[in-house]
Amino acid sequence: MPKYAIGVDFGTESGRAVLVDITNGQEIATAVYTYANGVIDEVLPESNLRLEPDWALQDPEDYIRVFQNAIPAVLQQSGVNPADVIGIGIDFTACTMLPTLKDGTPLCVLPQYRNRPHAWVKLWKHHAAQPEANRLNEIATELGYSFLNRYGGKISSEWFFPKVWQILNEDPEIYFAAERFIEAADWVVWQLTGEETRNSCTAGYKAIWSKQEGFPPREFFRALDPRLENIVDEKMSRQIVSIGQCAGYLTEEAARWTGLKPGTAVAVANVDAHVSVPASTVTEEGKMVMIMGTSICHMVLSRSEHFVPGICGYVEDGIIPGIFGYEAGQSCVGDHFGWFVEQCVPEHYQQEARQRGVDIHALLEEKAAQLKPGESGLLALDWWNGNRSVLVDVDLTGMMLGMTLLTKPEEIYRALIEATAYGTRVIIETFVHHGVPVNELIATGGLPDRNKLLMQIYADVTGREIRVAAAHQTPALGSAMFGAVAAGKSAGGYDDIFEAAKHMAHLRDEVYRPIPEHQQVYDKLYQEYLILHDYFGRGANDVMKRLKALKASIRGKV
Ligand SMILES: Nc1ncnc2c1ncn2[C@@H]1O[C@H](COP(=O)(O)OP(=O)(O)O)[C@@H](O)[C@H]1O
Ligand SMILES: O=C(CO)[C@H](O)[C@H](O)COP(=O)(O)O
Repeated sequence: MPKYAIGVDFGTESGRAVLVDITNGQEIATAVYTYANGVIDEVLPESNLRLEPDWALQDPEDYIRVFQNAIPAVLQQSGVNPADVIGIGIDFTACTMLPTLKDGTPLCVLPQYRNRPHAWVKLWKHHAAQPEANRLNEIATELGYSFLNRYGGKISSEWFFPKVWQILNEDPEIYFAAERFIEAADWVVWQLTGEETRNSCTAGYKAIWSKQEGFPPREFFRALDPRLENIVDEKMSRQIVSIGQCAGYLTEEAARWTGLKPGTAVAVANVDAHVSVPASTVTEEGKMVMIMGTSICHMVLSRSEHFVPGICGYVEDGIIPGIFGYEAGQSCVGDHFGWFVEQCVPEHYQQEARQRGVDIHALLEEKAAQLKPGESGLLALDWWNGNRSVLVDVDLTGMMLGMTLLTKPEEIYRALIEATAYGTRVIIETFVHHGVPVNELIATGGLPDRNKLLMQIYADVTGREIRVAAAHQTPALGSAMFGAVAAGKSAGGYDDIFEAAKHMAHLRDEVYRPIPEHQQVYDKLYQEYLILHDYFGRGANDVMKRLKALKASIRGKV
């Protein structure tokens, strides 16, 4: 009798359940539930209280509704007997976190805290804790804490402790009412199993935890604010469970929500980008998985520990148990092309796309593919949304050099693609230079399906072959794989993620190979890119920051 696992991928706007055949990883049924309250970034539901800029909240009840809607839907679509679903895994955006009582009740569902923004879930892209992140980095540097080295030199405002500290600073009553602070990833697993667990992936990448050193010492938290001294012992947990473990079993209540059997195994929580690595067949060092969409997450495994400046971080057991998982990223990739087609393409191009019944991206791709590398004379810096790796600077902005009166939209479109490819090459070379080998690239996410020219340019610019993961819902497949591992071999699943990846993860036949003539030109253009990258990005000329400051001051005066 075939056995199945369900992976649930909690994204920014929606949650997606995928039911997968354990023998081969085939996706049998998919269902999406769009969060009723979506991203809460303007007003709080019900009270209509206006939020400050840079806030991004969510409603935890939306996550439960994903279980209640998407899982029954995949069971119904597939006709699979719930008794044959042996495991569930989940992945989440991160750091997405919330304050709760000790039984897991979110503070925002309590009537007395319903109109208090800090009681709600803070989504990964809540950026209002930047002052706390800056202060945390200053204090850690002043006091010489070496953990900064694990995070490329800086802790981001998106992460756990800046967010907790913002709650304490701005609404201490919520801070003190919170008996637990927890990643939403771990919270949903808690709702399924009735047991609180904390996973090594979010603890490591987002909450400054390491397998060797644990959390930073109490003195560090006291130096931030004496009231934070015992945060870990009082409101978190030092018991961190490695990904790949079973978190517990489905409760009667969660079984009623989902239509699954009570007692179904539930995997320890995971993160969307990280869970995509084994789902793209990668469980060993030497291969980089690029999750390519709005942004790119660059994930690499290594058997040894290396400090790599400017990356997001590395964590032992963070992606695959027993191995160091490294993460870097570009915060704006598909977004560049989205911006360009929305803001800069002339009407006669739009008209041509409409007449031919093709998407405007496809039209620009077709025209840009006629150009030879270097032919446009253009070179861009891909910083339309700052630079995540390796400069870690949100105040950098975009630039296009070499335009003339003859410059065409497809030339700019191609130059933007090339710029993001140079950005990826900088990341790869930084890894290699610091001892983390990157011999092969595997792509997944929305872009490999959408733009072949882009994939070829990435192969040409990086000088590496690129393979593409077979799955269309790679994070959900990865979560289902961990679900199969949580169930274990005796229940029809797998003993470990290595076995699960062998059977359930696949690559397509499609391979993008560097074209030597293109490589030669791109090598020259990359050298030019590096000059601009360092000149504008490493302090020789801070004109981008001065312009940004001027803009802010002028806008402030209006
Ligand atoms: N044909 C295309 N070529 C390049 N970029 C595209 C194309 N179509 C859409 N995009 C961009 O891809 C991004 C969406 O990628 P996707 O992987 O679906 O999303 P996400 O990263 O949010 O999961 C958007 O930023 C969009 O502008
Ligand atoms: O920080 C991250 C992983 O560490 C992700 O960028 C975040 O989880 C959101 O990703 P996406 O928009 O692709 O779902």
